[in-house]
Order: sequence, then structure tokens, then C-alpha cells
Amino acid sequence: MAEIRFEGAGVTVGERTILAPTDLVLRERRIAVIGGNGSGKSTLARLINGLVEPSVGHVLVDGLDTVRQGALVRRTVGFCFTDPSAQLVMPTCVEDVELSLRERIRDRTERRAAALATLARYGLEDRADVSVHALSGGQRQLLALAGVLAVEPDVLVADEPTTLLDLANTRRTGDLLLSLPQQLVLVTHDLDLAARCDRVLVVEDARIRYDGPAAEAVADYVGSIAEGSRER
Ligand SMILES: Nc1ncnc2c1ncn2[C@@H]1O[C@H](COP(=O)(O)OP(=O)(O)OP(=O)(O)O)[C@@H](O)[C@H]1O
Repeated sequence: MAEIRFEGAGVTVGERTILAPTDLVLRERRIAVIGGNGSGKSTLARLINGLVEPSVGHVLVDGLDTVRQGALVRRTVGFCFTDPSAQLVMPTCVEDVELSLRERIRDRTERRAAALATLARYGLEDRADVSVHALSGGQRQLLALAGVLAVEPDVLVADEPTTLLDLANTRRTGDLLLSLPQQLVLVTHDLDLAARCDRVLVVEDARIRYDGPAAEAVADYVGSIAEGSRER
């Protein structure tokens, strides 16, 4: 597994603290990040591949600094957005996966074969020449994942990848994510999915409120919500 290291990494925008300075070392295979809306989960996730830069401190992935060595970090860390439309840009499914592979495989014929093989791995082989707009929500999320995973990153950061999916696709995508050989950092509101991870971070008010094994972390989060509603 890669080593994801936060060294006093924090984010502020103007006067506002979006993520307080945070120290963390993540080496587990499956790490979930849970917490309320606006607590800072996406910011934490985006720091890992340099989509967001820390205002203080550093984030390192296998010793590579996400700011100074951003391009190298992004080769190691793939990022999957909540809304797959944010990352599907080509007209057809196969072309979209080919786009991901363009730097890795220069030969066009080879690249097409590799893209088709990737689609087949995710059950999308019969969608190769279909417009990405003609896909169902679940298929679109799978295609977005296929595009990211085609280049075999060591780490996958996925920001609420099941939020827009129905129950069946949430289960299917969740099972797929948890079975990947890659190290996974999964931001999610799905506590069942979080409970199946090896380590869970609970984020509240721009801080990590709890960090530990899944069952305890989920219980802490549920407890904090119950406490909050009693106080209201
Ligand atoms: N670039 C920015 N400028 C100003 N405010 C920001 C910026 N990025 C994030 N924020 C604010 O910081 C807070 C944390 O945002 P973040 O997206 O990390 O939360 P989140 O926990 O992922 O929320 P959600 O579950 O709703 O997706 C939010 O209130 C958000 O509006």
C-alpha cells in the first residue's frame, strides 16, 4: 500500500478554516471518510492528489509532495468524482477510456484493444460505441471508474461515488470499490459501506473528530448526531 501522509496540512479560504491543520498517516487498504455536509471531507480527499493545495503544512504520497510533485502524485493517485459527468468528456465510452490511456499507450490499435479490455472488466463491453450520454447513472459511474482505473493508479480517491446511484447500483459500485486491489480512500455518506472499510475518519467542523476501526468510528458518528439533535 502507498503511504499517504498529512504533515500539519490545513486549508483556509480567507478567514475561514476549511480543514484545520491535520497530521495523519494512512497505510490501510480501505479508508472511509464520513461526516456531515460541509464538514471538510471533500477537501481532505482533494488534498491527497493535489486538487486542493494545503494553505499550511504538506501532504505526501509515498514521499512525493502533492504541490511540488503534483504530476507524479496524480499518476499514483486516481480521483473519482461524485458526478461522473465531471470526468466523461469524449463522445463514446471506448473513446473516453482511450483518452485516459493516451500517455501510456501511444499505438492507436493497442490503445483501442486496451480500452475495450478495460470496458469488459467493468461489464461495459457492449457499450463501447455508445454515447456516454446514453448510459444509465450506474453505467456512467462505472465508466468513470473504468477510465480512472485503466491507468492502474496505486491509490483511488473516490468522493461520494455512490451518492447519485440507486440502491442496486450503490451496492454494485460499493462492492466493486471495496474489492479493488488499489488502496481506496472513500468519502461516503453510506455508513454500511464505511463499516466495511479497515479504518474510518469522522470529520466534523473542519477537524478529524474520530479516527479508528470502522465499527467504533461509525458508532461515534451516529452518537454525535444523536447528541446534536438532543441539544437542538
Ligand atoms: N474554495 C472554497 N472556497 C470557499 N469555501 C469553500 C471552498 N471549498 C470548500 N469550501 C467550504 O468548506 C466547507 C467544507 O467543504 P467540503 O466540500 O470539504 O465539505 P464536505 O464535507 O465534502 O461536504 P458534503 O458532504 O456536503 O460534500 C463547506 O462549507 C464548503 O462550502
